[in-house]
Amino acid sequence: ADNEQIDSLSGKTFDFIIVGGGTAGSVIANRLTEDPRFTVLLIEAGPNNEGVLNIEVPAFSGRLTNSPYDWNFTTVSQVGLNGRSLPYPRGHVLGGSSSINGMVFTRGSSDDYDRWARVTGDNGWPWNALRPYLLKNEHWVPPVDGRNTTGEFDPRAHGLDGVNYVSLGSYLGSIDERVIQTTVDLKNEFPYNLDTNDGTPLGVGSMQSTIGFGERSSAARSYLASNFRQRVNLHILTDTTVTQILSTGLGVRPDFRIVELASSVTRPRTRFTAANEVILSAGSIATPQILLNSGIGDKSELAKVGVQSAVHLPDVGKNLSDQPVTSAAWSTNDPDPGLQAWQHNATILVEVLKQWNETRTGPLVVQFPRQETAWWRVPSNTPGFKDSSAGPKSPHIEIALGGSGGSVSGAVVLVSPLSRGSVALKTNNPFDAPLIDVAFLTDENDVFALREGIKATKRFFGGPAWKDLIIGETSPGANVTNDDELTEYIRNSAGTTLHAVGTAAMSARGASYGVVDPDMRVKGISGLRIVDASIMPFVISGHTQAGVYLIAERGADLIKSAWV
Ligand SMILES: Cc1cc2nc3c(=O)[nH]c(=O)nc-3n(C[C@H](O)[C@H](O)[C@H](O)COP(=O)(O)OP(=O)(O)OC[C@H]3O[C@@H](n4cnc5c(N)ncnc54)[C@H](O)[C@@H]3O)c2cc1C
Repeated sequence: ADNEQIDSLSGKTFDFIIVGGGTAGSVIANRLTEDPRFTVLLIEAGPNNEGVLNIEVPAFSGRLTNSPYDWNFTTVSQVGLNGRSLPYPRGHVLGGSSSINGMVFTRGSSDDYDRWARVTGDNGWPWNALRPYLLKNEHWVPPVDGRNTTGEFDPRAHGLDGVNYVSLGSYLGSIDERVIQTTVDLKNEFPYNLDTNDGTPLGVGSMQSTIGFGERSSAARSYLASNFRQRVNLHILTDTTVTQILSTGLGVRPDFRIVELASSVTRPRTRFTAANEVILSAGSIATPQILLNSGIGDKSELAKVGVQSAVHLPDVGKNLSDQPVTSAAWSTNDPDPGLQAWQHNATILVEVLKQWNETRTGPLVVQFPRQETAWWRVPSNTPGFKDSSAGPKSPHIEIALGGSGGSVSGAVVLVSPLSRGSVALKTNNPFDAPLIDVAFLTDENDVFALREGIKATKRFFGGPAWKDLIIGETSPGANVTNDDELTEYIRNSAGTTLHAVGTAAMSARGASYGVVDPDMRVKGISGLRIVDASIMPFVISGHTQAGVYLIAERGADLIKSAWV
């Protein structure tokens, strides 16, 4: 059940305790409690997600950042961004970041997972081995506009009866036909790709999203739907922060199965012990933070903030990998705001919200209208460029194509970055925000890739299909004429796609680096596993939630098979 209280649970024992009721934590809670023999306590720092309109309405997702459902983090000053700091939202609510994210659903390329398998020496991670989990996760449903979607996706790439709804966007975007025409006109560089989620994303294909029947499908709304919450062996504590994990002192290896928690900084701390395992699913920022607060990390760095070392594991919080985004945009002679009109007109908003409430149709059922994305590689013969991708099927760059209300644009994302940042403790108070350094564009190769991505975007919108629509380039703009100026534009404009991974990375069993083994157990420790985005050794070449769902579905199977 949800909405349980610390006091009423005290004295109880649980087979498993899951820290963080986010994207991965919701999956683990669901799958473990399928077995009635297991009792599970799921602990989430944020509130319950139920009844929050801004979470349910896909088009309102922008209202969730800088809200009570967001941790409201900020990065440290970024040297690669001319000293700017970036807001760094993370979901602070049941469902975690899947409750506040942009719902874009991309799996990356098969190369991405095959590389994980290679670096971890584990035959459970290749793309082909993960297919059962892809099918268990996804419940593909039609978009609500009722159109015939033949030719917009490949059914063989999708799960038809999994847990989480995924669909194509609804309603024709204002630039949709011109994008498709460009895949014909410029087919060598930008070919049409029937389904960019089948492991081979390169080219231009339709965007797919975690939206079903006009509503956001978050991990909390799918894996923790009310029929699952009612299970008697599942206990959910919301509004409760885990402060550290402690060793039981039993066994030969450090045995971390005691979870310390509190409902707020001023409330007393309580402890629960897991009979089998603690599963850390607090995400790429909080998972390393909790490990460090527990004394699991680099011994000398912990000493500097007054945390006593329990296990010297120097890579905790290192290897942070995120995907920076810049853009190119043009003004057009079509001022029609199309589906976005409600954003600027309160009367229209009232109408479209009424429509959404009554029928789950209309402009509010999408975050983006039916829209296409280009996945692009810097050509292999480009002098001075080092291939940073997982392999030849993998993009370096995503160009998210958009247009409405007088402009067309490409959001240019570096999906295969080389720069690496970190998460570190600022103080030894677990309620203080950690130091987040995404270290964007500290590797020159990343700047190179983004420059080439902007040039590719210019070639895309330079195609014949755009001639009668585009008036002129608004960014980078006419005064950006050479590579140095383009570099400055990128450093001054780049933001984050919020795809942090890697801060508790997997490595091969016995490797001298990394944080978890390929079965997601923390190295050198018993009783503690990590299942969330932080274990990705390399970021997938796409938006990260689909990869997290695969990790969580596989993680649940590994845990079950270890304890039956
Ligand atoms: C604003 C935003 C937009 C995004 N857009 C997209 C997108 O469109 N497509 C996409 O694929 N990806 C997107 N992402 C990224 C994607 O959502 C994440 O990669 C993914 O959801 C991470 O899953 P996770 O399980 O690792 O962590 P999370 O889902 O973040 O879950 C971690 C959970 O742990 C909880 N927690 C943290 N600390 C504690 C503690 N001390 N005690 C108890 N609980 C704690 C958190 O409150 C949270 O609920 C976006 C992310 C954000 C923030």
